[in-house]
Amino acid sequence: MPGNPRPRTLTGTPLGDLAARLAVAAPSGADPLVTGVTHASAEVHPGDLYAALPGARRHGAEFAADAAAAGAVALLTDPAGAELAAAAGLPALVVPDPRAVLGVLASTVYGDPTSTLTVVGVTGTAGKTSTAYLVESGLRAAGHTTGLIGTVETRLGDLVVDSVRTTPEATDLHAMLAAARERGVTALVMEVSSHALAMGRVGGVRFTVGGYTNFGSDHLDFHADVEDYFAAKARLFDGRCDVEVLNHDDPALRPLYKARTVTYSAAGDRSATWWADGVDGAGYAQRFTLHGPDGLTLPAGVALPGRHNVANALLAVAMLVGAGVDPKTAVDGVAACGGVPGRLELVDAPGPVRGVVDYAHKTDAIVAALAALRELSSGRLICVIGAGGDRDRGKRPHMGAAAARGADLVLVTDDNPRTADPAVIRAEVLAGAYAAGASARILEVAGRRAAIGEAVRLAEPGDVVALLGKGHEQGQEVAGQVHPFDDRVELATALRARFGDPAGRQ
Ligand SMILES: CC(=O)N[C@H]1[C@@H](OP(=O)(O)OP(=O)(O)OC[C@H]2O[C@@H](n3ccc(=O)[nH]c3=O)[C@H](O)[C@@H]2O)O[C@H](CO)[C@@H](O)[C@@H]1O[C@H](C)C(=O)N[C@@H](C)C(=O)N[C@H](CCC(=O)O)C(=O)O
Ligand SMILES: Nc1ncnc2c1ncn2[C@@H]1O[C@H](COP(=O)(O)OP(=O)(O)OP(=O)(O)O)[C@@H](O)[C@H]1O
Ligand SMILES: N[C@H](CCC[C@H](N)C(=O)O)C(=O)O
Ligand SMILES: [Mg+2]
Repeated sequence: MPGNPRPRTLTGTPLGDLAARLAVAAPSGADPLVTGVTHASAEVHPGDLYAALPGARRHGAEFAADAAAAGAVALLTDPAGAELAAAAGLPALVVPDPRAVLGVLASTVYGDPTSTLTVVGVTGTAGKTSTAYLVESGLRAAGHTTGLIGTVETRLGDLVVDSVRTTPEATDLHAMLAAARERGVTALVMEVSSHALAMGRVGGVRFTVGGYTNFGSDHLDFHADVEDYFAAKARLFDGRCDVEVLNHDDPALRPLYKARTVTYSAAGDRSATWWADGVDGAGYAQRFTLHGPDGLTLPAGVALPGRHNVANALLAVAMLVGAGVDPKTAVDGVAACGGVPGRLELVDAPGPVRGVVDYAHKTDAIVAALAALRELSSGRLICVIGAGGDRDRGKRPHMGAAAARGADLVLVTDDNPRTADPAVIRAEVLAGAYAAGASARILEVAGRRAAIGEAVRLAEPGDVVALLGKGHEQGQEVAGQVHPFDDRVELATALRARFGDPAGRQ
């Protein structure tokens, strides 16, 4: 059964109108009413237009007959696809680059949901998920009924679904936005990944505000080079956002500045629109003074550790104000955010050793997470880390080096090996860890559960044990199979077994 959320009410758009909207020739003959759109043949609902997209592995047109059998009434495809799909006998809109128009088409079919929704979009190499939760908290404080679409979960008012990816394909995204609107959502915050921008997944979305956390290196398995990665992210700032908010502390973002760009600086640069100083307190109770336009000064705070979360909080406030929230409400709403799943999350194991789970799986994130965790430790900082298989391989040694520089004891283990050889991945992470020349002790432990057990066995009162890389993930993909695995549960269980549980739970 197709699982992606859709609006309950589907009015439908005649195919001829869609052709006119895309300024392409309407197919002669039948003019079916299109009531939904999908790019996946297995997800076709009767009345759908099936977008038969050219892919890295297959051409969607190979599945046009399946789509027709499931009730599709029309196609969108490219010239190669039109030939391949001819036998399916469906009227087709043919364009050179279907992904480039798919968002506008889906938006039209689903009633242009972003014309009446406040939509806040966050991009950047690290901090999208964290910032999205802070923004959502501020939108709630302002009285909005909220939605959130991102890496961890998808919430459309009272409808909660698992997130398959950080940013859904345009077809699914516009259906979700329409479903959110139908359920009374007035403001929605979403993460916008570089894959999404490169592949047109946010086409047709009007953003009230777009924000950019920072630019680092990632996903070079997908993007041709760093320039290509930057160009993908830059697309969010090509005019599709009413307000643009950029991190002034990251010089890489300067080429995107325009006359009306809003900027923020956690480093306290007074030339930014929003800046912070007087950062005080540590751990899960950071306070700072927020400075804004026209001499505005407000006491502010964020209940998350690390200087990077002060930056995320500033971005959240700046975006909220851009979305029409008054600054005091925005500040209070951001401060009220109680935590982000799998991001510097304390595990449920009271005792002399703090256990923390974090999603850092790129170099800059590891540096930021370990700096934050250092402040939580009155003893040593013990870090368990691996790297994903079938993903950007170049980042592995850098991840190892960052762990060796930031922690006292590093256990290099497995993340999601996927179809790659775990021993090879560990060797690449270890090579970077050793090459860093840091004083940290470095161990290799095959198997994540074994590594967590070993980290806890080696811990002493006052230490922090941090598991990096998997955060909120509920499974571990080994040899192409996903096994249930939750770092938070594993670490809490190991800590309780070693140190007991004052609350009496076992
Ligand atoms: C690299 C990438 O993003 N690839 C996306 C791309 O896949 P592809 O080009 O390989 O597609 P393909 O398998 O050749 O198939 C071609 C077309 O035929 C269709 N098809 C195929 C088979 C079939 O039986 N029926 C059918 O309809 C497919 O839906 C597709 O439209 O188009 C597919 C749908 O059109 C996406 O599902 C797929 O995402 C894959 C699964 C993926 O893993 N993406 C990840 C890397 C991703 O997007 N990550 C980002 C960033 C996360 C982060 O920041 O860390 C995210 O936003 O989640
Ligand atoms: N502003 C930031 N700068 C650097 N590191 C950060 C920042 N915010 C969060 N991090 C670190 O990066 C990790 C991932 O953070 P988060 O999930 O918020 O980012 P993301 O951009 O959504 O990541 P992903 O693309 O992996 O989903 C966190 O667990 C934390 O260690
Ligand atoms: N969305 C990211 C998540 C990576 C998380 C990490 N645990 C890994 O498996 O590398 C990706 O698919 O690249
Ligand atoms: Mg994310």
